Amino acid sequence: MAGYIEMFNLGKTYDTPNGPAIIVEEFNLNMEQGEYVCLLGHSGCGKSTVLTMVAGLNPITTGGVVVANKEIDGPGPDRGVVFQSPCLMPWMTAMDNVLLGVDQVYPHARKSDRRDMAAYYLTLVGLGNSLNTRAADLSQGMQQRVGIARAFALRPKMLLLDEPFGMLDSLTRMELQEVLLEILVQDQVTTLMITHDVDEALFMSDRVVMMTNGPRARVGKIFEIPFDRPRHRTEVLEHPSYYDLRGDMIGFLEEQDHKKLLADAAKHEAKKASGDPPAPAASDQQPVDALSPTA
Ligand SMILES: Nc1ncnc2c1ncn2[C@@H]1O[C@H](COP(=O)(O)OP(=O)(O)OP(=O)(O)O)[C@@H](O)[C@H]1O
Repeated sequence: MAGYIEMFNLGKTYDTPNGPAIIVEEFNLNMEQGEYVCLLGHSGCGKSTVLTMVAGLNPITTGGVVVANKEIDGPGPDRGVVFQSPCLMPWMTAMDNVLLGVDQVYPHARKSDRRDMAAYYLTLVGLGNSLNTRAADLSQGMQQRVGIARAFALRPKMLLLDEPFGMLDSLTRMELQEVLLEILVQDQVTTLMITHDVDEALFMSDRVVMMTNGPRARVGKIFEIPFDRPRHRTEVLEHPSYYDLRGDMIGFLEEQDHKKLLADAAKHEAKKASGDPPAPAASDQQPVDALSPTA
């Protein structure tokens, strides 16, 4: 079935000094309009590669991405992106940082309307009193709020979030998760978010897409998240399915770990047999933050 967002047979091969490396292969995922999907998988499996291809920032090797019936061929204002670090102009105010994008995307709108739009989203993220504060004088959490306001102010069809709360302390992280969900109640933007945090994925998503380990990573398993919206943290934590889902997700990741260790060991043996110096057998992947108490 066609989706509002379609990623079909998406693949990425990077050229490396050791030859082409197929990182993502046949990644297929459809998303409904307004849906919130989290992408979870071990570090280095290819999550950012998928997200940056959908953003149009990373050339696609095979397959394609359709956003609202239009195949993408580069970045565009229909997709707003928020990275771990918001990359603001430090000497500019919160307002001017948001206006940078708004002015570009809506050059024909009245100046006062553009300012109203920027102020509206900055207020929604809780920065109504800091519109004229320079980015350099804002805390890390406040800067990330500006990044979120900047993405929403472009009124994108899709929001792409690459670990947007990854650099924040857990209290700020929880606050911003809730801010984001509140804005999404008003602006139902279809959202794809990368996270390493199983609890964050459970709290935020309609579905959680688990990626297999690379190389040739693809969709491994999809979990439907049954919690009602609007979501309240305690209700989510007390939901009878919460710990079963959490356990199944961690189980999937552990299974991927196990497969990786077996593949590493086989590679190690093959190298030894061929007389080449053995490659390090240990997995270089960092664990997913399964036990983080953020939800
Ligand atoms: N430009 C590039 N050239 C070559 N290899 C790359 C390039 N970008 C990423 N890779 C490799 O592709 C693999 C996937 O990287 P990617 O950043 O997509 O993974 P990830 O799942 O988002 O990782 P993390 O969770 O640590 O952010 C990694 O092995 C990485 O080293």
